[in-house]
Amino acid sequence: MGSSPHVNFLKMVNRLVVNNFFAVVAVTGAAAMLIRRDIVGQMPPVHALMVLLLMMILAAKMRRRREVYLVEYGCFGPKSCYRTPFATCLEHAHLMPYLVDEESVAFAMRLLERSGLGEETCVPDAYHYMPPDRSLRASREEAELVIFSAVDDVFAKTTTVIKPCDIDVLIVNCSIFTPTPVFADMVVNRYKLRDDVKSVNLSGMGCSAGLVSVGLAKNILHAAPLGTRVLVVSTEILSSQYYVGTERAMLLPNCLFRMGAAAMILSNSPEEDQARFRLRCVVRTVTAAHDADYRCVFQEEDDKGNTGIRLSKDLATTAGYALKNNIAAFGPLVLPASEQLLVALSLLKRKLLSGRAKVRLYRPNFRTAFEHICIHAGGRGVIDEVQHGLGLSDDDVEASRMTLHRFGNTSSSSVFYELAYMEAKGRMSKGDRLWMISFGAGFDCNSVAWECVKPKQPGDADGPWADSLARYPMQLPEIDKDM
Ligand SMILES: CC(C)(COP(=O)(O)OP(=O)(O)OC[C@H]1O[C@@H](n2cnc3c(N)ncnc32)[C@H](O)[C@@H]1OP(=O)(O)O)[C@@H](O)C(=O)NCCC(=O)NCCSC(=O)CC(=O)O
Repeated sequence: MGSSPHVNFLKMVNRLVVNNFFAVVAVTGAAAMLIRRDIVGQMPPVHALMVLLLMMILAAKMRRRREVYLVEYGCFGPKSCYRTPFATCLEHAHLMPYLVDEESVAFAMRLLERSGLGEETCVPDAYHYMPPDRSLRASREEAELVIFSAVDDVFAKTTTVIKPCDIDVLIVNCSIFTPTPVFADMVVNRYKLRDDVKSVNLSGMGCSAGLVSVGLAKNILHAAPLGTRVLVVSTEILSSQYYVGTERAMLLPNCLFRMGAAAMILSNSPEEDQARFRLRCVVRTVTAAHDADYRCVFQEEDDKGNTGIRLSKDLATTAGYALKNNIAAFGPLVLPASEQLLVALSLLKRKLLSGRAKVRLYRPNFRTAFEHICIHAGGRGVIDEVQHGLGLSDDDVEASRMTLHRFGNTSSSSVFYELAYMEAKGRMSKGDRLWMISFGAGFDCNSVAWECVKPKQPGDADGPWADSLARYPMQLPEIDKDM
């Protein structure tokens, strides 16, 4: 039933007053003072002006959004028993009752060798069975392993200031597998979170869901009372997703995706100076309105009825375009004025010379805005595209390539493995600015800007990189593009 225009108007006024309570009080107070000439009349004009000014400052202060902090984060560090070296992949492919076709095996192996993944990436237990165990039980076991490890890790680091009972909001994202009850309930149950915890479970949002969750946490924390804590868990559960057909575009995920999870605690308080990063801004771009982008990462059945994820050959290019749109909104929030001026001048030049000469738009130098960049380790092609598009050096993309090599595409958690790499290498200093870029099914591109407020202390554990840091960065094999 629709409400009358009268009721709608009253609701709107009510919302305006509630959302701007202090501004309303200040303006009403100031107006009352001006109307009650007897009060104002007794007050020297300079005092009246000062009262008005103070009330307006108070109103502005109350309206100011709260800062949001990444208090701490942790990642699942896989044990070596989960490793899947290329030789094992090949042997398993031959032993599979499904992939009988030699051409598909050869194709999958060729992709694997060219994907940017190394010999130490890890897959869940389920993949070590012949045939793979794609049961619900196997998926739950994988979820418990990776999620609880990441959450244990983050609580182990924050235990003096934040315990599970201090969590007010829980956001869990996992794209491809969502059981009942959802993973958010699994986390509430395991850590005995309070019964008034606000829990949310995001699914189907692909590899960008980790940063989508950060954006959601930010919006909640802007509005929530001071000292609110949000636990975010980002993962992808692979066990049930092993594709057993022969379609090339659907075989690719088997080659790229590997197990992983990250957990973070965000707060709108610096938590007794324990917080590690301050969130500067989040920009999300959704290009799902374009049919090709919408179908770029698509879960469906092949013509034999095998379910899998079809990855478009154009994915890297799609990611490039989505990033271009994303930085049109993100750039003005983070770039220094000098870079923005150069962009504006090149736009103006293009407009003035339109039809007479081809003017290339100025590509802003994002290194003037960030010391560190984490690009979703989606595959070698994705990192190549972003590196080329943004004009980044090999050093700028080192963390992304090394993460892809060591851990594979861990989906929405990959950017946190990259951050862990930078920190383990001791490259993050106080005041450093960090840009996280993710892409995902939808199609979706997310940018998140952070500022380091408290670097990792010397002697802190190296997280998921503890057992392999010394071997990185490593020289990656040259890929023959003409093959
Ligand atoms: C897979 C690659 C490493 C291969 O690189 P190469 O340098 O070998 O070059 P290439 O592109 O010519 O590919 C080699 C062979 O694989 C085939 N090939 C490549 N991509 C294919 C695809 N999507 N479907 C079908 N075939 C494909 C090519 O036709 C070619 O076949 P032939 O040899 O017969 O000519 C790279 O293309 C890459 O990284 N692509 C992006 C991977 C990706 O989509 N990542 C995002 C995952 S989704 C994600 O992260 C987000 C989310 O899930 O939400």
